Order: sequence, then structure tokens, then C-alpha cells
Amino acid sequence: MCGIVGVAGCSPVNQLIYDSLLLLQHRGQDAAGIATSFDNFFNMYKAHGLVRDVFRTRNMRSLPGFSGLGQVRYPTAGSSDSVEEAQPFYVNAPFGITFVHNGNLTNWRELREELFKIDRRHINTNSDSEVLLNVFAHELQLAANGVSLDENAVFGAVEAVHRRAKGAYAVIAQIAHYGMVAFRDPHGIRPLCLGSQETDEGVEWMLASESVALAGCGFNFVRDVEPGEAIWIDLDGKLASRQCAPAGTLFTPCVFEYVYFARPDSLMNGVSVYDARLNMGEYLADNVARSLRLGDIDVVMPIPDSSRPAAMQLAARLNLNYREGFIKNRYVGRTFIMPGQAVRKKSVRQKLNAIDMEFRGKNVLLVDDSIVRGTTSREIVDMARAAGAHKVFFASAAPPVRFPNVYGIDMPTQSELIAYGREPEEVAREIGADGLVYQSLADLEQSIRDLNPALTGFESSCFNGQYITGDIDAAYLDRLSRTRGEAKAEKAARAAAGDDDA
Ligand SMILES: O=P(O)(O)OC[C@H]1O[C@H](OP(=O)(O)OP(=O)(O)O)[C@H](O)[C@@H]1O
Ligand SMILES: NC(=O)CC[C@H](N)C(=O)O
Ligand SMILES: [Mg+2]
Repeated sequence: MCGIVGVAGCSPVNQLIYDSLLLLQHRGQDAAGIATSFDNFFNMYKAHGLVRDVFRTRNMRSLPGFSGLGQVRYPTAGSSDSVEEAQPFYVNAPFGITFVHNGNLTNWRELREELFKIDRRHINTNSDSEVLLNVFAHELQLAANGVSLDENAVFGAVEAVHRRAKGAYAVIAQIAHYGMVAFRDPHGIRPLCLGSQETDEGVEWMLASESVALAGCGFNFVRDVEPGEAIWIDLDGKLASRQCAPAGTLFTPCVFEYVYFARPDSLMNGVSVYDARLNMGEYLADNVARSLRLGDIDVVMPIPDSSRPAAMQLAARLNLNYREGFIKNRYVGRTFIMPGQAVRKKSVRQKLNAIDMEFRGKNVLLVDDSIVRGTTSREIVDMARAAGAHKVFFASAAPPVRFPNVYGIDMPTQSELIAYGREPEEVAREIGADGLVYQSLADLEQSIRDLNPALTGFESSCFNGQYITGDIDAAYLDRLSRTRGEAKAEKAARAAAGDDDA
């Protein structure tokens, strides 16, 4: 998924960006980077690892300046091995640009060809983000007529990006000597919001993937960046904005942000993620009541962390006991966004441990936010039985995940999805559960729409196979699976065989 942040401030921003990246760490655990602007130079540092491991005091000291941006990466293109693909990215022309991106382009291969053959630009990694930066840079060069830059030129360049790029992109970029621009793809698939704070020196602006970064750094939430909109903040802190997308483009935010990716304490597209998850629990409860015999269930338990609000609300609605039978080791990261199946599988056991007393002789209903590859649910059902559970039922606050994601979630291969080609009863058998209840897609979407009726559509492709950008067909998915999926499988196999470099 990736988390991005940009700050146009009135005093040094390095610590602020570091702190906000810590608050966005749940969106990407593979690499982190910061670029600041100082005295007409960009300073940049990026490396593999978690924010706390990447930045030492000496790195922080090397990042002076009153404006800057940062990213935490969860790779969906290229590889997690390449530090060149960590962000921010930099190009020196026009003007000098540093750039962070959350999302995934679906036409990056075609764009890379075009950039090389027509625009005469060389792309030096396999990252779609580097492609997007170069499209933006090229269009900025044209719009600015190579000489000077004003907000019209910046907005013109974003309009051109919207015409050329397909897929999901929330972007923040610094343009040397001029200011900071942020924009969101016309469908608004990935989130981006704006905050501000008054200081003695003037107003400071922060742009971030999630409002939790603003709140945690003392900024006030101003608003979401609209889908297709660009925001420009010049060096004096003056803000301008413009809708740069063609009229009539459907707003379809990613439904999976609400299910899993976002932190519950974020406000996204006018919806509290926590409230959305409570609603998911309500709707799921009704489905559980229709599908299982409630008298058979002694206790409801969440799979920490993300399913907690849904599980709690489900138990309350069904008048069932709610207990925490699995305890999470807070020092192990999120397993779904780890690269490679071997490390994910091992991490579930390291991350979650069962309290035997809570399970012994009981019929338990385990609730998770989603079942994707089944890594978590398989292990968890096993652990519940080993802890002495009599019957183990399972409920998922999201529908079966059956299709690859091409917009910023790393699920390139259909066959790795446990619900692909399987009915719920077969998935139940696969994970070893005595019964399995899924949320319906209509209920999932409604649980979000209840909180903001303006959200008429969603990017729900991993559940229904409908890809909003209209450029995804069987051949595309086949190539994605062959290229990215196989590379990942190879790497996972090397890791399982104990190759430390894998
Ligand atoms: O079926 P799977 O492929 O295992 O994927 C789904 C699981 O992965 C996620 O948990 P994760 O550990 O990443 O994060 P969390 O602590 O936020 O729940 C999600 O919450 C599910 O538990
Ligand atoms: N999940 C994301 O937002 C990834 C950003 C970009 N596609 C990358 O792979 O680095
Ligand atoms: Mg989980």
C-alpha cells in the first residue's frame, strides 16, 4: 500500500516527517525515505527497513530544510530488494523534482516505452513510480515552456498526467525553487488528505495518506484531496487547488482501505474507518445469525489487530460473549504485507499466541477482517484447536477475495488466493474450520456508504473482478501473474531454503 507525507513548513520538518512516517508505518514495512529541500538543494535518505531502523541521528541531521516529503513502501512493482526503487524518487529536470507515490499504474509498461521512444527519457528501475515521475516531469517541462513555472503550468501538467496515466496514484512532489504539489488519480482509488497548523512563523501544511498522520503530529484535518484534484503550495505557503480530471469520472475509493489497510483512527473520504469496521461487524452479525446456530457459539474472538472493531460489534449485536483469546506480539509487523509466503507463515505464529484457558472445551467463533491467502486463518484455526477448542467457526468481515489486485495491493496471482475456484464450504475445509461465514460485497460497501451516502461506487475488484480503469483483461492478469507472481514465488522458495539474500 505505501504511506506518503509532505510538509510545507516554517521551521525544520525532518522530525515531523519522521514522526508522520511512524504513524503511517502500517501501510508499508519494506523501505522508508525522506527528501527535504534546503538552500536550493534536495537532501535525501532512503533505505530498506522500518522507519525506526532506517533513520539514524546522522541521517536525520543530513535532512535540513523547511519543506520535505517521505514514504514508507510496500512494493507492488519492481522488487522489495532494490533500494533504488525505495522512495522518494528524484529527477533533475525540469527544475529538480522529488516525488513520492502510493498506488500502482496499470499502463506503466506502455508509458515506459513512450517515455523512451518519444519523450527521450530513461527509466532506471522497474518501479511504476519512477515512470509516473517522468511522465509528470515531461509534462511539466512542456507546460512551463522550459522557462519559469506558475500554478497554471503545474495544474496543466497534472491534467496531462491524468490523460496519460492509468491506475491508482496519490502523489506528493517538491519542485525545487517553486513549491509542493499533491494530486490524486481521477477515481480517487488511493487516499490523500490535507492538514494545517498555525505557528508563530505562519501556517504550515501537511499532506498525508491518512488523517492519523496529521492528528498525531498536531495538525488539524482540513479536508480530503478530491479525486483528480491537484493542490499547489508555493514557497510562501500560499495554497491553490484545481480539479484536473475530466468531468464525470466516477469516484471509486478502494474498499480494502476500509477493510484492512487504513488505521481505524483515520478519517478517509468523510468516513471514520473505525465506524466503518463497526458497521461491518453489524452486517456480518446478521449473516452469521442466518448461517450458523447461535446456540452453538460460546464465545466470539477477534484475530488481532485489524478485525477487533468488527468482532466486538458482531458479538454485541448477537449478544454473545466477546473474549481476546489471541495475544499479539506488538514487535512483529503486519504479516499480510510482508514479502514472501514463508516469512508470512512463520510470522503468524510469532505474532499471535493463544491463551489456552479461553479455548478449552468451547465452541469459538473467530472473526477476521479478511481471508486472502489463508495464511492467517489456517494457522489460527490450528492454534485454536491445539488450545483445546471444541468447535471452531470462522467469520470474515470481507467477502471472498477471488481476483488479483492491480491498484496497489500486492496480490498478482489468482491461484494464491484461497477462495479462488472454491466455494465457502471448501475454503472452510481448507482452513480446517467447522463453519465459515463471509460478508457479502453489498453489505461491505453499504457498511461504508452508511457513513457517507455520497460514496456511490467503490474499487472492489479483488472481490468482483471489475477493474474500474477498463484496461485489465485476462491477458494482462496472465502477464502480471507470470512476471511479478513468479518472481515472488522464486524469491519465497529461496527464502524457505534458507538463502539469506532472498
Ligand atoms: O489470509 P491472509 O493472507 O493471511 O491475509 C489476511 C490477514 O492478514 C491481515 O493481517 P495482518 O497480520 O497483516 O495485520 P493486522 O495485525 O493489522 O491484522 C488481515 O488482517 C488478515 O488477518
Ligand atoms: N503499494 C504502493 O503504493 C506501491 C507504490 C509503487 N507501486 C511501488 O511498488 O513502490
Ligand atoms: Mg490480521
